[in-house]
Order: sequence, then C-alpha cells, then structure tokens
Amino acid sequence: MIKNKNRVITVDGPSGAGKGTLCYALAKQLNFDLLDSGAVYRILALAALKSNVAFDDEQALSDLAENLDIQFIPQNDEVNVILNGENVGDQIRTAEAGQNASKVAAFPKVRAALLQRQRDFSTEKGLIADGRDMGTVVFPDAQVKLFLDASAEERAKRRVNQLQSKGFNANFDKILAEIKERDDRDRNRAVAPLVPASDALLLDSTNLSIEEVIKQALDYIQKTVKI
Ligand SMILES: Nc1ncnc2c1ncn2[C@@H]1O[C@H](COP(=O)(O)OP(=O)(O)OP(=O)(O)O)[C@@H](O)[C@H]1O
Ligand SMILES: Nc1ccn([C@@H]2O[C@H](COP(=O)(O)O)[C@@H](O)[C@H]2O)c(=O)n1
Repeated sequence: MIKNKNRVITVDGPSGAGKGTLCYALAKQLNFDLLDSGAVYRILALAALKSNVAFDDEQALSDLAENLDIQFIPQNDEVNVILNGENVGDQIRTAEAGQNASKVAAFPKVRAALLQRQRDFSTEKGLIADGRDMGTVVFPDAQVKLFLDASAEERAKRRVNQLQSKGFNANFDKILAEIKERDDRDRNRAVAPLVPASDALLLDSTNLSIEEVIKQALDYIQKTVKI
C-alpha cells in the first residue's frame, strides 16, 4: 500500500498528448481522485479576463490566484468547474483559454500562489495528478511518475478530430501552430518548465491507441507499487 502522503501518480506532458484521457481512466480504474491542474491555470486566466487583470501583471495575477473561489464538482462522468458560483466548464475549454492559461502560468508568483491549492488535492484516497510540473514541482515525492508525449503533428490531428466530432470547424495548420506556440512557451519558461521528472517513465503515444496507453501505464503502475 502506498503511504498516504505519497499516494500520488503524476502524469505530465504537452498539450494533446492524451493526459486527460489517461488520467480519467486511471482514476476510474484505481478509484483515485483526479487533479486537472491545467484547469486551475485556465480558470485563473478566465478570472483575470473577467476582472480586467492584464496577462502581464504578475502581482495582480498572483493576488487573484491567492483568492480564487473555485470548486470542482464531479457529476456523472464529468467534473463541473465552478468559478465564483458560475459553471465555467465551456469557457475554459476553448483554444484561446489554453493559450491564455499558458501566459499566466509562466509567472513564478502565480505558480507559487497555486502550489498549496494543488497539493491539497492529495488525500488518503490517492490522487492522479495531470499537468506539466506534477512530477517535478508539485508532487516530487509521488510514487509513480509518467511523462506522456506524442509528436506535435499527431497531437494536432487528435485535436482536429476532437473538435470535428463536436461539430466545430478545425484547421489542422492553425491548430498545429497553436500547439507549437504553447509547447514553446511551456518548455522554455523560467519556472517549472515542461520537462520529464528524472524518475518518470516516458511514454510516447504517437503510434499507440488510447487502450494501449492505458494498458502500458497500468502495467507500469502495478509493477512499480502495490496499489
Ligand atoms: N493514444 C491516443 N490516440 C488517439 N487519440 C487520442 C489518444 N489519446 C488521446 N486521444 C484523443 O486526443 C484528444 C486530446 O486528448 P486529451 O484531452 O486527453 O489530451 P491532453 O494531454 O489532456 O491535452 P491538454 O493538456 O491540452 O488538456 C482527445 O480527443 C482524445 O480522445
Ligand atoms: N501543471 C500545469 C498545468 C497546466 N499549465 C499551464 O496551463 C495550460 C493549460 O493546460 P491544459 O493541460 O489544460 O492544456 C498549459 O499550456 C500550461 O501553460 C501549467 O503551467 N502547469
């Protein structure tokens, strides 16, 4: 049995690698809680827009981050994301919201303001933590660390399919450019850049189906720790 404070499995990686899909499956299979840390940064960017805080005002953004009133409420197979009492699930899931999140996430004071809030998601039940710095910064003592990657072209293809399946128009070249821009910002920022933890298992999902990724992750988890 994993000791309480370390009962954490981290999944980091770039946008569209399949982290959310994998984390949801792992949380369900293992009956662990789920932290979607990207949603926290997306909510902060939305809160900044709503309160006219500029994306380059680090102090105001970190003050906002300290006082964010957010709730994640599971309902059926979804998690309702609530900001100041308003369900903002749809507003934080746009491509623009992802780009805005990566801008506010680059500031050290913002990341510091959100650190404990993310750690508080870890309980005795166990936690699957999805993000960019889960294994390197937020949960450095996690028992299992995964880094899920895929080529930028494959990730753009997945995003196009995802948007089209929801009835939206999607332009591959535009989405690929956005993915590369966000990768670049996340990988090259001064604080908590997107890098695999030194003790993370690297999983390249470019040529793997969702089922294969889940199986490889579960096999590794079961080999590494007794859940
Ligand atoms: N191995 C895979 N093969 C094909 N499609 C996949 C695979 N993994 C995930 N997908 C699909 O790719 C899309 C993006 O996946 P997902 O949202 O899980 O990525 P993500 O890494 O969480 O992205 P983000 O960091 O931007 O939230 C989804 O439509 C998902 O169904
Ligand atoms: N641990 C994290 C998680 C996310 N970010 C930033 O938020 C952006 C949106 O994340 P998604 O996973 O929801 O796509 C992402 O591009 C990162 O800039 C982060 O910095 N740290």
